[in-house]
Amino acid sequence: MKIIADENMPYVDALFGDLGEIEYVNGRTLTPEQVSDADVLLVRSVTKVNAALLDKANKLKFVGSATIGTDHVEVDYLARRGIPFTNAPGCNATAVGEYAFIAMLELAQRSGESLQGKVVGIVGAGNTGTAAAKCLQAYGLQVLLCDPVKAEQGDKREFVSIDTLIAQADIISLHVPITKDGEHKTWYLFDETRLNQLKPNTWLLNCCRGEVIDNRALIKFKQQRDDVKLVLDVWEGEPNPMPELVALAEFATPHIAGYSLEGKARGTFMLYQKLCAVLGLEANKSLTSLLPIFQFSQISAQTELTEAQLLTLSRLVYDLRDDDRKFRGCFNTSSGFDLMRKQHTYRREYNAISLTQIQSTEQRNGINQTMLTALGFN
Ligand SMILES: NC(=O)C1=CN([C@@H]2O[C@H](COP(=O)(O)OP(=O)(O)OC[C@H]3O[C@@H](n4cnc5c(N)ncnc54)[C@H](O)[C@@H]3O)[C@@H](O)[C@H]2O)C=CC1
Ligand SMILES: O=C(O)C(=O)[C@H](O)COP(=O)(O)O
Repeated sequence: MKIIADENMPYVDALFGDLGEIEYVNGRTLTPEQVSDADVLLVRSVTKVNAALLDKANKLKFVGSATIGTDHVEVDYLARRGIPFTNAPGCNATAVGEYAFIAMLELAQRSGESLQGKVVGIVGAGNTGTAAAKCLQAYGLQVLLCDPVKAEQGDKREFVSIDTLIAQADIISLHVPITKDGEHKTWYLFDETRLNQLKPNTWLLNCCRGEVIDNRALIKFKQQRDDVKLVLDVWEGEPNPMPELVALAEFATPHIAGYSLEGKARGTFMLYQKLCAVLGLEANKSLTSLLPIFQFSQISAQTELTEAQLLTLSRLVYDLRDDDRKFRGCFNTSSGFDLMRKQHTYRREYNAISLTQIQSTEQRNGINQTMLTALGFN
């Protein structure tokens, strides 16, 4: 069996090595010829999976995308051809949630403010939005959720309209899929009009898809509104973001909000499980055995933590400042954006750290073990 896999998908050898011969490809430049004799195709978000790519792939039995988003895949086309397809919903939700939370801690420290007391609006209350909300609520913040689709589906959580969210939130974090049609389409959800409605000093984070914000309008807006702070992980025109916009963002990264080792491993593992099911085989490999040991896996804290100390702890699993610095140095070079993504193999999730021995001899109203466990630490 011939398995074609994106070269940036980790753990493919370990999980798929027994199932067939693996050929690694550059997902962005993949051609119909390269996939013409494939039995299995494993992609990431940069590969357009459509008739143009697959019409000659007559042996294809399975397509898997180790992503939450499916905007790069023509699912109807695969269904018409009877080719089983799976994505990996939820695989990187914790990573995106923690990215957003850590970015907010970083912004708070950089602006000399406390994150405590802020109201955070989450647009899109699915896997990643809910994971971000979980961290924020664990930290005691008020969270407003906007998700008209979930509301219509009968989700029992409390939702607000996008206008209410914009009017009330100090921080807005975007977690929607990119959709171009329908009542709730998200393409340019934040256009010039919406941007102009942002309250003074709003922090705006985009960890979903670049086109959810009109990037040109955002440049114009930000040039007049220095009070607004931006954290941008996704961009219109990837892998070539607009340099003016990168310069205007407080933190800028190359679409890696979901790139914890745990999230990547979960993504590949979900495809492995699904392919085994399609082939009628037992999925007998284990996910945890894939992950390397983390050098800070055991930490003892002697007192409750301050917000600054929580940020120090967070930087052990993910130092956003490093990625921001690297990104500014490489995004404008040929392949810089993609190379940084390819080499991104160092980030962990909070649950990689076991925190022990928090001994509160006095009540300091700081960050205690209960809060840290709710944030995701072991
Ligand atoms: N930067 C990165 O590395 C990553 C980016 N993503 C992107 O984030 C998107 C969201 O991921 P998940 O949360 O896992 O997807 P999800 O499908 O679990 O949740 C998306 C939510 O957005 C809601 N929604 C749709 N239209 C909306 C609108 N107009 N207003 C408010 N809510 C709306 C949906 O009802 C759904 O609940 C993905 O589709 C993908 O494009 C996902 C993972 C990693
Ligand atoms: O899951 C998604 O959707 C994403 O955006 C991915 O995290 C993006 O990662 P790649 O698939 O491009 O590696």
